[in-house]
Amino acid sequence: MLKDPAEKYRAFAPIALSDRTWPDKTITAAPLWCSVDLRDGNQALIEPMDTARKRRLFDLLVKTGFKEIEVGFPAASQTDFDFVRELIEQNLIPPDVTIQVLTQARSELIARSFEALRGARRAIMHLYNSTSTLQRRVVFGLDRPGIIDIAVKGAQWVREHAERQSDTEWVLQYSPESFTGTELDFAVEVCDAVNAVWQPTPQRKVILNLPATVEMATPNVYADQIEWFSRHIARRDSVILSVHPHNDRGTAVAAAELAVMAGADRVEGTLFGNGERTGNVDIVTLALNLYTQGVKPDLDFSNINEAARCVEYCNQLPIHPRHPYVGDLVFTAFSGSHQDAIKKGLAARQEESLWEVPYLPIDPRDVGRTYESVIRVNSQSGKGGIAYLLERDYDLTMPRRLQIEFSQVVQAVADASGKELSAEQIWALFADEYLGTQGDYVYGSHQLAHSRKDQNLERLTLKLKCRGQGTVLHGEGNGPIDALVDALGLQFDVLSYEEHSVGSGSDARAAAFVEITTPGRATLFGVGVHVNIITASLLAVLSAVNRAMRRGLLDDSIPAASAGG
Ligand SMILES: CC(=O)SCCNC(=O)CCNC(=O)[C@H](O)C(C)(C)COP(=O)(O)OP(=O)(O)OC[C@H]1O[C@@H](n2cnc3c(N)ncnc32)[C@H](O)[C@@H]1OP(=O)(O)O
Ligand SMILES: CC(C)C(=O)C(=O)O
Ligand SMILES: [Mg+2]
Repeated sequence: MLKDPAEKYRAFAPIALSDRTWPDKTITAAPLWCSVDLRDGNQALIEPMDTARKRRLFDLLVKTGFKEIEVGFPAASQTDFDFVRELIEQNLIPPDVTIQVLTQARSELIARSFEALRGARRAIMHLYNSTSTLQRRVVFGLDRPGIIDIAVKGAQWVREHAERQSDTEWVLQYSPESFTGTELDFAVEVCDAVNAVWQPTPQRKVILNLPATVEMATPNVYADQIEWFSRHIARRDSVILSVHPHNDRGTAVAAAELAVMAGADRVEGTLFGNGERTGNVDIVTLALNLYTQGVKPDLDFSNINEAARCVEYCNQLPIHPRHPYVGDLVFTAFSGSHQDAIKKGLAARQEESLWEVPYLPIDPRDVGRTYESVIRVNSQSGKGGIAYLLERDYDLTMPRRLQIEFSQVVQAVADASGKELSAEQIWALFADEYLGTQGDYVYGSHQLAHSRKDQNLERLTLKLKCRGQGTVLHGEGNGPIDALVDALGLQFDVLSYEEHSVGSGSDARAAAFVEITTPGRATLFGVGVHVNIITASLLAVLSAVNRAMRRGLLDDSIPAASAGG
């Protein structure tokens, strides 16, 4: 019988480091970044990059500000070899950028890797061999001394080639691959053995790179491993301690951050986290996480969309719409309370103040995104988002109670369709509900004059269509709205009136909002938009009356044309 899956796996062991210091550390500066997109990312692709794609990604990495870029595994493929040659021969590597290549600890592969780098001004030769208990047993069939022997022989070959190719400034890097599955004392022993060959000094440091080749434990365990290693490695002042997290448990970003707190000086990763299996650590997220804490990341993602499209093209893999900082949906709020809070947060913000907008940990403009997609409306949305869109795209600021009323109209449509509604569709719903020319009362024209009885009263003459019949109504009141209520002779009161201008210059119009209450104490709004403010207010009253009629809230006995005068 098959074992219960839960019995198939072994728990990870905690690290004995009771005096760990990393939990009290904060990150105050960016680590050194090394992009491994063109090697680790590339080796994980369904279709590895051709030279044109590699070149495009290399240019992006340089533009973004990477100073160390692993450009390939030249001993493994002709494409990688040729690409390295192209970079060197065509002088495409900026003076402040160092390229890096990876090689196994095998003499012919090391020789070929040095050949690929011939003529480079400065380069990082990255040597690796696996050191974990599991790989020692099942892949290499070797004990600890056997593995140290592979590493030391590799280090010697690298040293000899480097000495022979002395016109290049060499930086040497060693990775005990599968470090997270390696006993810590053994990882230190192997790295010390490599360093004994390379003889680093504080002026000529080596890079010791400790990969979470497979992420096997919680990030705090990785941090403990890094701190333990950092305390026990000899010649620490001659070592750049580098980490290389993979994301098997989905916590590579956290692991990298804690590792930096634990003493890592350098992080290897990829843009948006492409890489073997679940990926390498995402350097974009790491960098922008720093940014949102007020730490300069030393990488430029001010046009994150451009970076994303380039990476998608080169990797031929899509970026998830919810990927941190870059996904198509990450500056978008669908739910009502979020939309409401964002709207208020944006309104309360002053340009020079700290970024404090609810639900938006970063200002979208900092990564070249805009507010435009911040608010979207579907059946989970509330009045805030709807009001925001009409204000943003149609310059219409609704009174708060109208927002509540209209959101029910939108909600009903969104619920029925189950789809997102665009600002245009919301405006069409608004126009249909409030500005429509359908209804019992359709405005034609009006005239206002002082009442003959009382100079303080206004006398309104209104031409309109009542249920398709042209008619003229007369009424008097202390303003046009009052006079219209009088002229209509219906059982309602005006509760509130607001107006504001829409647009500016010759296109300016007035928007009038009238809230009425009917005999059954129902309240509802009417809206009028017109170049003339008085016409707008009359339209608003008629809009409210028509809506009340449609709902059966007003007695529909239409008054006869008044002959008053
Ligand atoms: C965690 C990582 O990302 S490590 C990087 C992995 N990336 C890649 O492998 C991509 C490119 N690699 C390749 O194309 C090929 O592996 C090559 C061309 C480099 C080598 O291919 P091959 O010579 O066929 O060997 P293969 O990769 O199968 O390696 C297996 C042999 O190398 C040995 N080996 C594996 N890694 C190493 C290493 N780092 N150092 C020394 N020997 C190694 C194995 O023990 C095995 O030896 P055996 O044949 O005696 O059993
Ligand atoms: C070669 C090493 C650094 C690697 O990619 C890994 O272990 O994940
Ligand atoms: Mg890797």
